[in-house]
Amino acid sequence: MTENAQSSAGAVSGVEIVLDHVSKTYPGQKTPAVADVSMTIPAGEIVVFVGPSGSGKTTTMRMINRLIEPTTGKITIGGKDALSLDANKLRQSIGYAIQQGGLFPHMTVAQNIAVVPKLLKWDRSRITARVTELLDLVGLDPDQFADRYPRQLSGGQQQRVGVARALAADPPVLLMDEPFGAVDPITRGLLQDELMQLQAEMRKTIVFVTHDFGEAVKLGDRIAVLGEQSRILQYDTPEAILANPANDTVAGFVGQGASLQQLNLMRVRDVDIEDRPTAHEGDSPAEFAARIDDWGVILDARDRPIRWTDRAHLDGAASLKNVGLPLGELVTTASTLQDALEAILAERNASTVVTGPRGRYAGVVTIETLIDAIRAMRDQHRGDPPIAEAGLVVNSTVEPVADVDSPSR
Ligand SMILES: Nc1ncnc2c1ncn2[C@@H]1O[C@H](COP(=O)(O)OP(=O)(O)OP(=O)(O)O)[C@@H](O)[C@H]1O
Repeated sequence: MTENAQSSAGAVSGVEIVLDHVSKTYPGQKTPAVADVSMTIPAGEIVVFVGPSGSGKTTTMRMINRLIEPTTGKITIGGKDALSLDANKLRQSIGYAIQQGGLFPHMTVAQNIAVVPKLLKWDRSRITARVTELLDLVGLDPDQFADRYPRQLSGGQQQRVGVARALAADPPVLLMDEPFGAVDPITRGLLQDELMQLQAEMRKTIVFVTHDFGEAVKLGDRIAVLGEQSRILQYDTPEAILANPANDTVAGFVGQGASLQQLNLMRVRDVDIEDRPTAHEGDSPAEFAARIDDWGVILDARDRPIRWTDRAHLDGAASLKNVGLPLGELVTTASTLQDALEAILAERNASTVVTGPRGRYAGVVTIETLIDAIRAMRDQHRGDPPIAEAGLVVNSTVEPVADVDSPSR
């Protein structure tokens, strides 16, 4: 996460996780699936495990909540020895989200979210209030979604419910195993943005597994590139890994998109977000027109942007209810500059509207701002060795890692 993001962030609620010489050999296997992994996952950070299929990412992650018991080694969570705790209690204190949400099909959305609070014997009114709060937090209208069944939701909505369920009892640690692996790239980008947005407030410790290096760069405060048997090939910030891959195998993961990944490192909140006049649908069109130079944004009752409008649209309008035009693709303050650039290009506009927590209007980012940021980034990296010299180009000696970039298994 950038310095800027840190300064606008909430207090850390996560705790440190330490893996100390942890190994796992599955019954009947001769070689370990995970061999002697030691790493410290700092409190309040997102650490992404990335590596080829079968490298042991899931096994390593599941040993943290003891869905898989380590064969040897020690794990501490917030200073407590995880292996000496009651495994059920431990799991209730760790959020867990998986691909496609992993929802129980016979339970409603509300019942799915309430699973852990119920196990913890919260009273009914507290559970109902928490379910409503969480649905709101993950961008689903509680009135509309609480009583639906998972099959009545889109893939992206299921993933959101999966995240809400993982957050239900406000655990300090979240384990996320390819939680956005089964949705289309646009929804995936949105879900990633929302997770970043949530994390800026929550500052939990999140361990995130993915095959997708771009996703790792976008989400990770740190990335652990894992090789066979979960051997840690490199464990560092995305910036450091992009600039200096530890060896050819890591360079293979980073791939040829390395220079473009730089755009994935900067966030919309790191650049100048400009303001535009705003009004709610119940406000006076004439009064709004008087405040508009170029164009303005109409907000709904929850301050979420719904349409844009200029003075010509407002001329003679009786109300702001139906005037203006839809906004098209929006970005959030947590979106990357790459996302913002894509949104602007997709809409063929000179700017795109930015939303903050819970989809509230935050301002606009313009193409000029993006171009300035890209120039500054280029100037900053002018002294760096060319990409090829830095070893960022996949060369023929690198083992093929065919599925590393595929969005799902
Ligand atoms: N229950 C099991 N019994 C035996 N071997 C297993 C079991 N689960 C996983 N393995 C093996 O352990 C190794 C690591 O698997 P794991 O699922 O942790 O890898 P991964 O990196 O998460 O892979 P993917 O990205 O494909 O999910 C693989 O060789 C796998 O076949």
